[in-house]
Amino acid sequence: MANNETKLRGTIKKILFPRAKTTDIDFVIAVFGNDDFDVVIKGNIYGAVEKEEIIVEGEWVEDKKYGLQFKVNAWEKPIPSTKEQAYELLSSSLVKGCGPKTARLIVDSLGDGAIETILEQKEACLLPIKGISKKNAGKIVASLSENFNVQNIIKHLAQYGVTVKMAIKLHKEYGSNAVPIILRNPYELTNLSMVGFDRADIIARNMGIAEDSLYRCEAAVIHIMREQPGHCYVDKPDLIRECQALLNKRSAIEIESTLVEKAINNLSKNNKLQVEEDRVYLKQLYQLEKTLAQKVAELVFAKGPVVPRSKIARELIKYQARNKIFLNEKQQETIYKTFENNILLLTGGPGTGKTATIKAVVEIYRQVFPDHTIALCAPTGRASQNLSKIVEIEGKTIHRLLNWGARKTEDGTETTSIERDEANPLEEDFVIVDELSMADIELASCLFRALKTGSRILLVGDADQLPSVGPGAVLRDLLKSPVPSVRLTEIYRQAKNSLIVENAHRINNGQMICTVPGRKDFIFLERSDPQDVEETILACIKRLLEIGYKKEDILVLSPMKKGVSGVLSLNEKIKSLLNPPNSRKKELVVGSKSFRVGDIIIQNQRNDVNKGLYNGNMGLVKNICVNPDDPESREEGLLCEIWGNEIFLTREDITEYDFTTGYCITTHKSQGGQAKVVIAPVITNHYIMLTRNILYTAITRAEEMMIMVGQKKALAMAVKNTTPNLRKTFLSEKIEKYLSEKQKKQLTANFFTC
Ligand SMILES: Nc1ncnc2c1ncn2[C@@H]1O[C@H](COP(=O)(O)OP(=O)(O)OP(=O)(O)O)[C@@H](O)[C@H]1O
Repeated sequence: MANNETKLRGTIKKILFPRAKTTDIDFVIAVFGNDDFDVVIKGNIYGAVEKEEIIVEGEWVEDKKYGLQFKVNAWEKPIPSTKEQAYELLSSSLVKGCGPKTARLIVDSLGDGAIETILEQKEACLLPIKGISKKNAGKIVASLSENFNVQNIIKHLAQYGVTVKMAIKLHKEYGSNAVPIILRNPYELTNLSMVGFDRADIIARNMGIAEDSLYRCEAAVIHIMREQPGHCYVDKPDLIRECQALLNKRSAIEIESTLVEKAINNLSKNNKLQVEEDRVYLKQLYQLEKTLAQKVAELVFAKGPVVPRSKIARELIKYQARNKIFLNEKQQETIYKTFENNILLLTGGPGTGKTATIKAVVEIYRQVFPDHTIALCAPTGRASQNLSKIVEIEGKTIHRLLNWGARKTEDGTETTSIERDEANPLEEDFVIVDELSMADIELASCLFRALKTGSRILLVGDADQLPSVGPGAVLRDLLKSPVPSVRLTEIYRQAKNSLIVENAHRINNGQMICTVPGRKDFIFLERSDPQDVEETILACIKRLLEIGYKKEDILVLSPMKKGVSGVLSLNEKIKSLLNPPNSRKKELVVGSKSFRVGDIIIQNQRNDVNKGLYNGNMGLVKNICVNPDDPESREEGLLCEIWGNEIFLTREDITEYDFTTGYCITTHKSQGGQAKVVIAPVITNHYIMLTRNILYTAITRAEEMMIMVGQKKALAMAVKNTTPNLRKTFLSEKIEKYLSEKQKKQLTANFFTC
């Protein structure tokens, strides 16, 4: 404690700021005191609630407006020692799973030192108490130890800039070791998904970490690797250059390239990076690319049971007669190739008959192998459901097929677990994957790992769609590789009648769109002023609602998040139009986000099979209330309908899964989704994102009507721009390498058997 620092012991009598008495706000002003004195204190008193006794350390300051106040630099919450103090804490909103009744049961059973006993003995001392379930005992222990641990972290690290939210995450990640770990290497903070390199760098500087520290350099390398937009690797010279630029931006000294090289070597020794020739990978991405390449090469190399072509031909004729359809040459080739190979790719633009071909493949496969089982899956729920309507097999997300999700371990920490893998493969003999363009390297790799030996896989997708949001360009790489493939090109009559399909193909061929006066399926509303674009989009929505469309039928897509006609701006404006506030409508504020009953929402992070939550899910807020399944809880959250299921989202869920309002979403996020009407701004302000495949993806989301609003010049720029999305991946080369190794091995084996 510094010389002028004072310690005061007292009770928080009233929190003046913030008014909402949340416990995770970093700055609080409160009336504090005891029977002898009252004083206004201000500073960080994480976790303290009104009526609670704490000890504050700090100094007296003279506020120009409010006079003498006490500035809190550190504080301590004495562990409650009497029965009544323990009851106060246990029945407060800080402790989850424990209402006043349970609190009374606990203090009556454990006595004066109840809190200390729980912190020491954990669930063991609670379980014998009648009326406390195992689940609630876990919650009580977790929230008490979080509370005291987080306070300890704040006490030691807040002075350097560690916030309450960071402390909560640090506690989850490192438990009671958090303080020594961060004091040694503050860049460990970047392992928490909420702390970026820049923030950690400021905290490190406050702690006096040297600018040329290897920890700093390693953190910068990892930061650059993680920030790569969709690439699987970075070229080493580029990485060194980018890293020096990042470090030098905030250094008084020049960071040498040799130090960056040393950091790269260290990280690769510690299994964080993999360097292959001049390609630098994050270790995990390297493993994923390698596994996928090996599995694909195995499938290309292996041949399943040979089915005579004549048998397939007979089944094909029967199928066509039964379904009164004549499959074109490429569609027929797909059927034959499915039976000749263990892996096959089927690609083609909208309306070229991919789904019709899958239907034929499934029916013929069932005739040829009546005992075999088939799995139908896609990267998103929407895509898998669309397919199941036609093929009459239950479509699943790849995540659900693999039973992939977040699981809670015994101590309450979350881990990702994937039930299906080499050790516990899928049972199905034939796996069909639709919308493969959306699968990133991780999803594809995990799916291939889970295929049982001898199974077949048919991969279907439109190679002209945007690549996956996550790293990799799996579909495009597989098309470049030795994997057999068929490309469908014929557009069917029904499709030709649709200006949406026609314009999608025109854009793919580098031509401008065409519109026909009086036709409502494709409309281009020319507006030169970007502000007018937003106004026109809002006017279109109003009109669509007047003519009978529901708000769920309309999807507004923007290529950019920020700026005029970006997702953030449009979301706010459309929300005000479609779901304006009123005194009877409840609202929930979570950080900078706010939700109203009736809002359309979208999930932007993580998949969780247990909760039935998948990245990109959209839903509707039905109510703002406490969790109907947890009557003891007092915290309000969102009761939502997501994909026909009622799901309760706590404040924590909203942050963890990054739920936002979804009146307007990025075109990238819209992949695999469809809506009756799609509206998209096309303006030169979005020039970085004006690309052919962003435009193509937006158009192919529309089922009945596509409305573009903006400038012809911007449209022309997008149609011409074919360069983006060149992703640094080495998948196809690796497949070739593993395949040729297998072929050489076989040749050698054959040679010796001869
Ligand atoms: N060989 C064929 N003869 C006649 N009609 C066909 C044939 N193949 C497909 N179709 C029809 O063409 C339309 C578009 O086909 P389908 O839905 O299979 O295309 P798709 O490539 O899956 O399109 P999208 O990617 O847009 O979903 C459907 O109505 C389908 O029944």
